[in-house]
Amino acid sequence: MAATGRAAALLQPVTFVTGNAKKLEEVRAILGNSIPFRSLKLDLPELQGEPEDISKEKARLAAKEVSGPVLVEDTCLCFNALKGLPGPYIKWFLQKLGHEGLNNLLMAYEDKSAYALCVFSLALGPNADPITFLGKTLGKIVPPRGPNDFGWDPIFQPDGYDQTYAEMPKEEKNKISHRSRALALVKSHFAEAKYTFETEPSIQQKWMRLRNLGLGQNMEKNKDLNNASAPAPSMPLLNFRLEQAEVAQQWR
Ligand SMILES: O=c1[nH]c(=O)c2ncn([C@@H]3O[C@H](COP(=O)(O)OP(=O)(O)OP(=O)(O)O)[C@@H](O)[C@H]3O)c2[nH]1
Ligand SMILES: [Mg+2]
Repeated sequence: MAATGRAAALLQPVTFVTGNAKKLEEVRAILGNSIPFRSLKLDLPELQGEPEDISKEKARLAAKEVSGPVLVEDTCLCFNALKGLPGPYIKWFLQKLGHEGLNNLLMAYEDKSAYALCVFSLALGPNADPITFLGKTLGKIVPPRGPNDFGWDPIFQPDGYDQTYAEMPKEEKNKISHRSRALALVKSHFAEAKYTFETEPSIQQKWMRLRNLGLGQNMEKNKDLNNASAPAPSMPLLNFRLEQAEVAQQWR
C-alpha cells in the first residue's frame, strides 16, 4: 500500500470473515487485544487459482458483504512431492480422503515434506485493493496423532518438533504456526499504518472540523451553526464543504 503520510480513518472496526470456528478461535488467541476486530460467520465462495488470488478475491467479496474493512484468510497444505498440491484445495481433499487418504497420496514418494501456508488479506473497503500477508511453517506429513478437533492438525508435524500440531498445546502451535506468522505481519502493518477508528461524526463535530481547517470567513457567514440549537445545515452540503476543505488542505 502506498504510504500517504496520513493515518487512514476506518469508519468501522475490521471484520474477520470466516465460516471456520477453529480459525476464529486461533485468530482471537493470537491477536488478543492488539487489533480491534469483530467476526462474521460467512462461507464465501472461493475462486480457484493461486493462494494469494483466492485470498484477495475472498476479501473483495467479504468487503462488499460487510460494506467496510475486512480481514479474511485462506489456508493451504502443500505437499512438496506433489508440487504444492493439494494446496488451497486441502479442504476438499481432507473431506473426501481423510487423514489416511492424505497419507496415501504420498505413499509412492519418499519425500513426505510439506508446508502449511496462510494468506491473510485485508481490504479496507469494498473498492480497496486487498493487501496480503503470508505465513508459512515447514514440516512433514505423518500418520495421524493427537486430538482430532481441527482439520489436518493430526497429520502435520512441524520441523524441529516430535509432536504433530494436534499433539502440541494450543499456545505452542500458536507460537510457530503458519497462522501466527501471517498474523505477525498483519500486526506490524496495523502498527505502521496507525489506522484510527471513526464513528460517523455528528454535524457539530463536522462543523468544528471545517472551522479547524481554516474556513474562518464561512464561519462568520454561518456563525449560528456553532450553536447547537441553531437549525443545522443539510448534511450533504456540510459533507461537500468538508470534502472540499480537506482536499484543499492536502494541496496546501
Ligand atoms: O489442521 C488444521 N490446522 C490449521 O491451522 C488449519 N487452518 C485451516 N485448516 C483447514 O484447512 C482448510 C482450509 O480451507 P479454507 O482456508 O478455505 O478454510 P474454511 O473454508 O474452513 O474457512 P473460511 O474460508 O471460511 O475462512 C479447511 O478444511 C480448514 O478446516 C486447518 N486445519
Ligand atoms: Mg474456505
